[in-house]
Amino acid sequence: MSATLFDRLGGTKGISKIASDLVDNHMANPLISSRFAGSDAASMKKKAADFFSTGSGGPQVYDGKDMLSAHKHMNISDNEYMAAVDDLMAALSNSGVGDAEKAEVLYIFYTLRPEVVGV
Ligand code: HEM
Repeated sequence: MSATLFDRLGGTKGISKIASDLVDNHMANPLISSRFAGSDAASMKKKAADFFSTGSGGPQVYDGKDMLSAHKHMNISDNEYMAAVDDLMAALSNSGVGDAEKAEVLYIFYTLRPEVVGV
């Protein structure tokens, strides 16, 4: 059997770095940083790591909001969504994640777009 996406992203340690870099990238991205002005970075990093783990077949359980509830009434634009995806791809590249795994992660995030953009 082939390794789970969780394993191929580097397991708990690899995912924790990807999640941390992703939040750092959001906080530094002028297109979306204002959205996170009142956010606690440590808490966001933990939620992001659990979200990645649960979504990729890992042991950590994401117990946060579903994506529609988390983004409802924010009226997030397509430009903001693309900026967040760019941050995601940069975080994956920074950890040396391969193209096949990047494509899998990108697809998962793309399927969530209707629950995030314009809701
Ligand atoms: C497919 C893309 C996205 C995914 C998978 C995603 C995932 C998440 C998750 C897991 C949470 C935590 C929910 C909770 O607190 O229980 C969250 C919160 C949040 N998201 Fe997203 N998100 C996406 C796109 C975006 C975009 C494009 C923006 C705006 C630019 C955004 C802004 C926020 C904000 C402001 C929060 C609350 C942060 C806080 O806890 O203070 N998200 N998102």
